[in-house]
Amino acid sequence: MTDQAISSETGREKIVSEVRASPRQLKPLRRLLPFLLRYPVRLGLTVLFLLVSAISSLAIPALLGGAIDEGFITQNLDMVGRYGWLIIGIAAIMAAASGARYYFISLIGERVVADLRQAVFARLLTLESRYFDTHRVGELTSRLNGDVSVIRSAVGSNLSLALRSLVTITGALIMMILTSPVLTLAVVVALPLILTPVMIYSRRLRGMSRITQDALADLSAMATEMLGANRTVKSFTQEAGQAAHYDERSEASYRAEVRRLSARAFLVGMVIFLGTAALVGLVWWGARSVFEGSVSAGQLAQFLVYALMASGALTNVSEVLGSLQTVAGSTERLVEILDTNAEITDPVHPVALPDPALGTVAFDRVSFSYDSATDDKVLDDVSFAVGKGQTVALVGASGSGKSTMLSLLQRFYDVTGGVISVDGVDIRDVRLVDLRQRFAYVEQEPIIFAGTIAENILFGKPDAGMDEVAAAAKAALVDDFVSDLPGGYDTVVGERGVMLSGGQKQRLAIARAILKNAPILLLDEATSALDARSEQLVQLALEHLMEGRTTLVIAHRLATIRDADTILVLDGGKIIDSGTHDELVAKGGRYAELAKLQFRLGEVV
Ligand SMILES: Nc1ncnc2c1ncn2[C@@H]1O[C@H](COP(=O)(O)OP(=O)(O)OP(=O)(O)O)[C@@H](O)[C@H]1O
Repeated sequence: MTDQAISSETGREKIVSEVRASPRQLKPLRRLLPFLLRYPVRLGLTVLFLLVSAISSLAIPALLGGAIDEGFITQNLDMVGRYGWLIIGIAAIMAAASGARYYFISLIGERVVADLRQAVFARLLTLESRYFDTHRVGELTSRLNGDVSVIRSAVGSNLSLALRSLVTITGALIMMILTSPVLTLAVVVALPLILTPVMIYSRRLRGMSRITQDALADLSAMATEMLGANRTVKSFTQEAGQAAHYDERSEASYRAEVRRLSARAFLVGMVIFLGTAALVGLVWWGARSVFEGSVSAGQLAQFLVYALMASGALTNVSEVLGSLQTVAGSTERLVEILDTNAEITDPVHPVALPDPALGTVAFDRVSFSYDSATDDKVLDDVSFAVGKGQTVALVGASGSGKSTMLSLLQRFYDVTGGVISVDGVDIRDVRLVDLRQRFAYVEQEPIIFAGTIAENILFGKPDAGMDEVAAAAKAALVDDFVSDLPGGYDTVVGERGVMLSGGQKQRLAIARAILKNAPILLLDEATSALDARSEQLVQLALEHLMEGRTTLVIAHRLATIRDADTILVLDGGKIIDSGTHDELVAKGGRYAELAKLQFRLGEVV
């Protein structure tokens, strides 16, 4: 078994034991209520049309009874005709009201789903890096799509059916009592005989839904991951292997779904059988009453139609109850996200950063560990200061904590000890937006979105005009290749910028940072070598970006470290040395060694 297969198995076992430990109730559904109550007018109209359609549908059997007793039995065709017209009129009202009810409840369903989806997405965007370290993106998008669709169908059609059925049951029962209290009593006595097994069985359905939804999310997470990495999959000739993994998970999801379906099918079958058996008993009992003369033929017919309506509605309710388990499962998965609060938030009393910006950064005895449980320090007692307009290069072996420093500065995580300040203010005292506006961040692997070139640059400052975009593109030497593209700035670059070369992507990311025009530049230089010309263009673009800005750079290029005002040498989360390139080389020691290895300086050092 491969690692992936193992992890998916343990994941599923965990889910199963979780369900066993606490049988899922319908409680999470309550959380949908506030979303529904936001639309009182639509809800009011739904209830109105619901009542009109239910009352008119309940009137029809009574008219039918009248037609039998006053028309059929007395052989009065005129009377049958009159009743017929009346029934048609009422049916027209019922039809119109049913249509309107369906429309309004579907409208509410769509609205609730849109609101829910938007709320979940907005919440996800506020959550910090730690959340995404422990949750798979594919699984989260599956909640956003799959679970939201489940709720959509539920709030639309199921809610409509449930409400209609409940009103029908109540109305039909009242009409049954009015028609024949004795026959109604017989039905009421028989009812628990039907309902008890149904209720016992529907309990077993609980929990099954969450398992199927989780299995589906697992599947979708894997698909997202593998499709996103399609080149890696092909290059490692893993198509068949990954397809087999997918099949395995898909089959598991299929089996979980079949188990749930079988259980539901059995439930529906049971309700139908018990209902029909009860009806036969009722007909027999009713026939006896007619022969005895205690009930008229018309009343019996009328009563039977009401009983049929009630039992049909009861079947609907059992179906809805069955699907409510699924909806509760999905709601719970979404509510889990809505209930997750960001740990890194704005301070209660935010302090304003100086304006105009100074562009200074200071780390004062900063310590940090990703895992608070193990207290495994990734940064340990790190102190340094960067003055306005200075360039500080961070150098150190892989895993020494360089990227972590840039993450901490942007408050993707919070320090576990010490203070980081920007322009003399502790970054935890500043609103997150204000803080992050002070940085232009160029990642090692630039993130390019699936939109156009212009949209990608505009990400740095969405309200910028096209002239500003063009100026940033020019400074980042993006215009150099854009002019060759058929659509110019409107060229769509494909998902993650697949249509661009590595160097072009980097320049695009630099243009975005230039447009943002932030006082402090955070730069994680690419390690992958570009060809000489590309390298030169990227270097030139970077020089434009660094102009007049304080820069913290994780340096991989010789040119960068040579030009840096200070180099901080990191080892195992500590700063072990600092100085200029020449000073550090002259000293020999760790830096000289590192420089030899990392910057291919053998001949220089
Ligand atoms: N999100 C994370 N969760 C847990 N541990 C992490 C996380 N990111 C990094 N680490 C760990 O923290 C340590 C420092 O990582 P960091 O990425 O800061 O190093 P780096 O010096 O930037 O390395 P590189 O040059 O390879 O990018 C490493 O041991 C790494 O395994």
